[in-house]
Amino acid sequence: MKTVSVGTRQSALALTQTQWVMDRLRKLQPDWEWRVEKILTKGDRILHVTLSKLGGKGLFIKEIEGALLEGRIDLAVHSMKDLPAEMPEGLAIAAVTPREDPRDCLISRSGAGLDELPAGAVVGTSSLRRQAQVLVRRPDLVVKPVRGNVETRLRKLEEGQFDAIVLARAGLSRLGLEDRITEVLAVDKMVPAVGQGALAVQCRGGDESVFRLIRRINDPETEKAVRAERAFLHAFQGGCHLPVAAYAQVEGEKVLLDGLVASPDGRRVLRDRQEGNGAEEVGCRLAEKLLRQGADEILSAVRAEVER
Ligand SMILES: NCc1[nH]cc(CCC(=O)O)c1CC(=O)O
Repeated sequence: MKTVSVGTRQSALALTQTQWVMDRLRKLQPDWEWRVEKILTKGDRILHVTLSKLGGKGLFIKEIEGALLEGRIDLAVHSMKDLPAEMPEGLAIAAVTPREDPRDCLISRSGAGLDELPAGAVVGTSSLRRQAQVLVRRPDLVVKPVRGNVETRLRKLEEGQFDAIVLARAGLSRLGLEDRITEVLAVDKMVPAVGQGALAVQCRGGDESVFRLIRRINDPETEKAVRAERAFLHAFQGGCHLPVAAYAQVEGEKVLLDGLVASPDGRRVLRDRQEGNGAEEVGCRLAEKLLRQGADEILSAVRAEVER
């Protein structure tokens, strides 16, 4: 009997996601023995530094990719939005799972939505993308960083450290915490992170039997949407630590991509849309549009600030 080790981060969200993927794969291949291997990543270990200062890219991924390359695990389940654009040689994304609701949501203590929070209310988020878009709409709010997994952030909210926090709906629903949501933020209020709501299943490219099995749970429509979004992000050499957002919808052959680049203080916002048939081409075209409008200037300032 073949034994397959599935690597995952240790958070409740990561474990739930891994279990979901594993259950589907086990049904397709009940003869193999399936086991979970929990891996502690740098991003989980270092909680006292803000994410953008830690350097962002691949923080939750590197150790897991290392374990794959060394053969300690055979596949790994990641939140697509935590996955950097570049992947080590020898690894492959064999499947992208059907996307759940990609939207962000607001959880507030008083029950007030984003437009109703009182001036000066404190919103917790460590994402420059979320920070920028909160401030675009509500420059009178105060954004403060919050770290930790979903449950930790909810606890910090309850303790009164914040009046509201912003989290992905997909994560909350996977954890059965949807009842905590105050307001689901429409995509035009808060453009989601690249890949938000989708999972990536990764393995060694040369591991044919595992690759072929995983491939069977791939969702081609989500894969195409995510390819457009990731091409857009890649054009800025960025990861989830940049104030860059994109959301693609696939309609038949067509991809409709909405993208945003904003300054962290929300004072400058570039937003545009591109459609076409080729996912990567749509992503690159949209990035070129925003670069012509000054995206580079905004992002260079962010990079200088982060490296300071
Ligand atoms: N960066 C942490 C992370 N990675 C993926 C999700 C949510 C689930 C998803 O987007 O698939 C979250 C939590 C959050 O941002 O609220």
